[in-house]
This record gives sequence, structure tokens and C-alpha cells, in this order.
Amino acid sequence: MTKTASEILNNPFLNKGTAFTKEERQALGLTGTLPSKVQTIDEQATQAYAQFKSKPSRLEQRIFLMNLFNENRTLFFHLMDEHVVEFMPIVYDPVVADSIEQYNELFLDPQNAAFVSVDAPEDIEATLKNAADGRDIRLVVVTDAEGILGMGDWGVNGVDIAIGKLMVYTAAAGIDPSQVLPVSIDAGTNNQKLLDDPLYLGNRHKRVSGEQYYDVIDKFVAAEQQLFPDSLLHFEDFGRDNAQVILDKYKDQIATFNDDIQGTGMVVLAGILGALNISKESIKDQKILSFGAGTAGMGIANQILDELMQAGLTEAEAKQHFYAVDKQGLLFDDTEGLTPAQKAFTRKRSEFSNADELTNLEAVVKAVHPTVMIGTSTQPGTFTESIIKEMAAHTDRPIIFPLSNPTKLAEAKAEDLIKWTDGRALVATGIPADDVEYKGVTYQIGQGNNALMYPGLGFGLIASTAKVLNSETLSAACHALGGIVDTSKPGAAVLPPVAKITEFSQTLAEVVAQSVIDQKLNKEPIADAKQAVADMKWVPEYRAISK
Ligand SMILES: NC(=O)c1ccc[n+]([C@@H]2O[C@H](COP(=O)([O-])OP(=O)(O)OC[C@H]3O[C@@H](n4cnc5c(N)ncnc54)[C@H](O)[C@@H]3O)[C@@H](O)[C@H]2O)c1
Ligand SMILES: O=C(O)C[C@H](O)C(=O)O
Ligand SMILES: [Mn+2]
Repeated sequence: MTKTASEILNNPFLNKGTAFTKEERQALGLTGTLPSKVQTIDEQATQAYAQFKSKPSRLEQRIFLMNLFNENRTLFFHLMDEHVVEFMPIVYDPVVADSIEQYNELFLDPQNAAFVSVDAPEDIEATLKNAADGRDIRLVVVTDAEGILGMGDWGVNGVDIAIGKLMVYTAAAGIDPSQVLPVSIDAGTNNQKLLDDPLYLGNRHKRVSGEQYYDVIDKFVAAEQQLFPDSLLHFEDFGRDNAQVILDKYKDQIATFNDDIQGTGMVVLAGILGALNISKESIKDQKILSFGAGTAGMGIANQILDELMQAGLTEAEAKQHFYAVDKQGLLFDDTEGLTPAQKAFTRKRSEFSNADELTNLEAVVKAVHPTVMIGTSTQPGTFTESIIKEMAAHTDRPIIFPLSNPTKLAEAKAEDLIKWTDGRALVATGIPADDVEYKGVTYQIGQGNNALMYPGLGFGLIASTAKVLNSETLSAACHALGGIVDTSKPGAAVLPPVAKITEFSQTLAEVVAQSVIDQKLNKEPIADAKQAVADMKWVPEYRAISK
């Protein structure tokens, strides 16, 4: 198919800008459409990085980077490869949260996403086809944006999280950016601020639910599978009532996962294993308190449960290690309003002399003396000094992960946790945290964010042509990050640093692909897991394009 000059220059998957050589300009009909100097990708990257640095705020930096991404994917990822630690918080959490809140005001470009509307189910197939535009899609990240990070319902604005997650996939694992598709399912919104905003770009009505909603999800999944049969389907930031239901419906049928449930479960278990490597304790001796027993909280509990059972405990014994705390306080079997996921992790009132008083975190910590405390509550500052000191009084190396995102919702700051526990806490936070200097030791803080896991997990599943993702593969992936951090160093982090994300994502992908092949869950014959991963890796360098 012959493309015109503007079709090439305006296609971010083909565009090279000033890096088109003289010969390419001639062959592609670009002669005279660019300044005469032919730049290398490194020259382009140097110039772009200087512009990035000149921006006065992180949001301005993001806007600049997104414009670059919209114009030239290869150059964007080339630059991100060089500055991954600096760019991650800009293109992803936490700055992505600001861009979601201001999506309507900032809108310039649909960023090659597919916008599925609940009001036009008959258009779903055409929507996916048009957005894919003939590309060979291998990875779809879909959100309905009912639970964007911890910020609630953001309607169509939430598409930015699907785009951000995919950017991390390419930067970390090397998925070809022309093989991905971000999808927004616009089911309406219950966010009154958006409904009242004249600039709002989504469907201006309340969220649809029940049968109408699930019909759209069914139609979407069917069309997605039919159009892109070799793809992995990643669900992101669905609401608490739908996330688990959708996962349970499709997990045994297709290659899919829910990042908030499973990706988060993986990174937390990997972080706990990292912490136990430092403290030299056993997982069987831990008492685990989940604060915020929602999508992420229960995903985490289930992943740890699986680990305890693999360590030889029965399910009933393993469940005795958990304390789930939500709005109601400690969750008992007779607590009102339990979700199906919570029901599996309740306690009995008869286990406590003061059960009726266990309606807040402080009372539960006093009664239980947890050794591990995970925050996925969306409630900022709730890991207070007195709660942390109470916890730390009963355990030598408290494992404390305040994971609620973005920054303004975190249950605690890493620096405070280190200080309040006199350097004993083993900490991971949802967003990146600076090193903490305390009494002559530099404490490195792991980023307990599913971004450490889902790129390698997804890449391994795609490379191995996995039919489904099962608990065996998830468990193998949780153990894959061990050994990267030098745990003998004082102040060592519980998880490997984002600076090494491309390295460990590859290890993860190889472990995942091997697990798929060992279980004969691959659709296509694969001779060698490592080779399959290496063969699929895309590198951000210009390639020859044909007209
Ligand atoms: N770091 C990560 O990788 C990661 C991954 C997923 C989610 N998260 C974060 O975790 C948080 C929760 O996400 P989710 O998807 O589980 O949302 P969710 O809505 O499914 O769950 C939140 C839970 O917190 C509970 N809650 C609200 N107020 C509470 C209170 N005062 N005390 C105790 N519990 C309370 C809610 O009832 C709900 O069950 C978000 O901030 C999100 O950004 C982080
Ligand atoms: O998006 C993130 O930063 C992690 C996680 O998926 C979340 O919902 O908070
Ligand atoms: Mn999420």
C-alpha cells in the first residue's frame, strides 16, 4: 500500500522525523518535507531530553513526553530507555493521576486508544478494528475506570492509565509498541464533577450496571479475542464489585489477568519474600494484616495464602495467619456487607475477648500484633506513629507496605516508618520513594507497585503463547525476583530497584514462559523459553520501512 508523506510523518509507529535518511526521503516521497540535516536517534534524543528538562513542572514534562510519544514511538522509547527511573513517575504513577484528573482540559490526541461505548455495543468490533488499524495486536490493557488507583471513578479520563501501563510494558519488557492497544470501556460515570463539567469527553450519564454492563464486557471480550486471537488481555482499575467477577469469568478460558488483584498480589508476595530474606524469618511465622480489604487487598491475601499452602500448611491453618480490616474494622464472619473475596478471610468473634471493640486499625493492631501490615485502603496517613510503634513493639523487623496510590493517598511515608521504628521496618511504597538517611544508614525503599511484575509476567505469557495464566505460573513469577538485591547490605531494599527493571523483567518473562511450557499451556510449539522471550523483544531503534 502506498503511503503519502503525511501518512508516514503522522504515523507514530513509522515516523522517524529528522532521522529519515536522504535515501529514505527519496524512496518514501518525503523529499523536502523535513529540514535538510539528517539526525541520528541519539542526536534527536539529546535534543528532546533538553526540552524535557526545560519544563517547569512534572505535569508539563509529562505533556512534552506524551507529545513525543504521539509523534514518534521509537524516539520516545529510546529516550525512556536512557532515563527509565526519571520517566517512570512522569508517564506512569503518580503524575498519570494528575493527567487523568485533567484529561478533558488537556485533551489533544486519542493516543491510538480504542474507546468502547456502553451506548453503542453494536460498534464494539468496529471500534477495536479501527483503533488497531491493521496492526498485529498482542497485548490489550482495558479499563472501565471505576476504580482509578485509589481516586475512584474517572470515566473516560481513565484511558490514560491503560496507556501508561502499556508504556511501562514496552520500557520494562520490550513489547513492540505497535502491537499494543489501550482500551477505555466508557460505561458512564458516577463522578458528579465530571457529569457537571461541560468539557467532559465521555458518556454523560451514570454508570450502567448489572446485565447491561456485563453484556458489554462479554461482547468486548468476544470481539477482542476474535480480532486479536494471539493477544493477552490485561484488566486494570475496574471497580471492587466487578473486578473479581470478571476475572473469575474469563480466567480459565483465555490468556488474561487482573493487574490490581494478581499483579499486586505478586509484587507484595515478592516484597515479603525479599523482606524475609533480610530478616531471616519464615513466612510461616508471620501474622498478616490487610488494611483495605478490596480488590488489591484480597488479591494480596490470596497470593500469600497460596504461598503458605505451598509451604505445607492446610488452607484452614494458612487462613489463621490473616486479619482483614476494612471500613467496618476487623472483618468477622457475621460482619455486614462482606464481599465474596472478604468472606474467605474472616475471623470469629469468639477468638477475641474484645471483638466488639475491633472497629478501627489501632484496636486491631493492639489485639493482633501483626508482623506484616499492608495498606490498600485509599486512606492517607492511617498508619500513624502510635499504630506503627505499637506494631514495632511486638516484632523485631515489622514489614510495612503502605501501597495506596497516588502520593496523596499513601497510608504513610517511608521516611516516617523508618524513623518511628528506629530503622527496623522493612518498607515498600506504592509510588517511588527517595532513600532515607537515618542514623548513618542509607535505607533504600522498594517500589511495591505491580509495575515491577506485570511487564515480565505479560511478556512471558505472550512470548510463550499461553492459553491461560494459572496459580502455578503466578507463584513461579513471585519467586523470580529473589537474589537481585544484596540483602547483606544494611538498609537493603525488599524489592529490586526500578533502575534494573529491564533486567529483571526479562528474568521474570523467562520464568513465566518456562512455567507455561512446563505445564504444556502453550498454544504454539516452543522449543526454548529464553529464546522465545529474546525473539519477541523489541528494541527502540529505527528500522527500514516500506512504502
Ligand atoms: N502499589 C500497587 O501496586 C497497587 C496496586 C493496586 C492498588 N493499589 C492501591 O490500593 C488502593 C486500593 O485499590 P483497590 O483497587 O483495592 O480499591 P478497592 O476500592 O477495591 O479497595 C479499597 C478498599 O479499601 C476500603 N476502605 C475504604 N475506606 C477505608 C477505611 N477508612 N478503613 C479501611 N478500609 C477502607 C474499601 O472499603 C475497599 O474495600 C488504591 O489506592 C490503589 O492505588 C496499589
Ligand atoms: O497504577 C498503579 O500505580 C498501581 C496500581 O495498579 C494501582 O491501581 O494503584
Ligand atoms: Mn491499578
